[in-house]
Amino acid sequence: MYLFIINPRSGGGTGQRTWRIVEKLLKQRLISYETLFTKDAASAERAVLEALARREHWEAAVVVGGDGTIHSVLSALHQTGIRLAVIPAGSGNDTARGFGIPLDPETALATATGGRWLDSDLLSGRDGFTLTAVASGFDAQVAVNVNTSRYKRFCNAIGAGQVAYIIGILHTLLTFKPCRVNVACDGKEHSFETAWLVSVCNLPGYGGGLQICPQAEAGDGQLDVCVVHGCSRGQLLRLFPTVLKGRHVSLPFVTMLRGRSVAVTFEQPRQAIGDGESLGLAPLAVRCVPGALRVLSPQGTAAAQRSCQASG
Ligand SMILES: Nc1ncnc2c1ncn2[C@@H]1O[C@H](COP(=O)(O)OP(=O)(O)OP(=O)(O)O)[C@@H](O)[C@H]1O
Repeated sequence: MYLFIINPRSGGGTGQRTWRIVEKLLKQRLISYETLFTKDAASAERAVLEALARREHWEAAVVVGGDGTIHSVLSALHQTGIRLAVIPAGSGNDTARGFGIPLDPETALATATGGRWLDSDLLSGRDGFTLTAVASGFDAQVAVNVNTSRYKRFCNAIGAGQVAYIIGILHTLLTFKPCRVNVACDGKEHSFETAWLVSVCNLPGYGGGLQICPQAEAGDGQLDVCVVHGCSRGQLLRLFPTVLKGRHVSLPFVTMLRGRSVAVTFEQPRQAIGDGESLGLAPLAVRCVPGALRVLSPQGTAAAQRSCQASG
């Protein structure tokens, strides 16, 4: 039995459309499932725990939604040990990209029911768990500005959601000022005078495919950190295209770190986001919880594949 957790609003309505496709496929293929339509992030954890408690064995909890919807159920899945599967229906879908889960609903469903998984680490902090990355500074401010803007609604209404982020980057560039930050990585202190952003990653990318920490691996028991500091506004703007392929890591104003626990303290109040959702203001203290969540993925390990074959 699969529990489908559906956020119809994700991706500006893609959740609802994707669910219609998936429901048809489930019926055609005689796959047993139950559904849970979640209303908001605040009530999702409890609703998922209640739904999971109704049955002893679940094959997986399958989220039809984006990164924010997945974020809202991480604690429930960690507590119960139920595997996470994803049918991508958000705007960014960085969780799906990071685990190699196809963006097309039919192939994603094949992955959800295919039985290959990998044990992923989670980031644990003051506000609970995050799966992809905790970002603070400039890019978190872009996300906050876009989400509270009038232009986002307008861009979504005309089907140009990505344009809202381009406007958001330009708008934030005009107003944001870099400041001093201290980054403690496994207790070792690093200080940067004029820092734009600090990203702590479990998966390589966020923001719809930006490879901010291209070396990050979900199950390596480590967090990868990217600090952008000491550059001009023009250099920051020119950095964005290089992040698409992860080529920014060799630039002189980019420092990459790695560790199991990371604390980030800015001199000025700075926004933070986890899986694209607001975490309020930094400071941040996050640690890696190794192997905390099973994720159904075509990248599943050989051990997981063998164990599936043995049980199937
Ligand atoms: N479990 C949930 N059920 C309903 N609404 C939720 C849930 N979790 C979060 N939300 C709200 O729905 C919004 C959109 O969901 P989600 O983040 O999944 O999609 P998206 O923002 O379109 O895509 P992505 O995060 O992949 O860019 C979130 O920003 C949040 O406000």
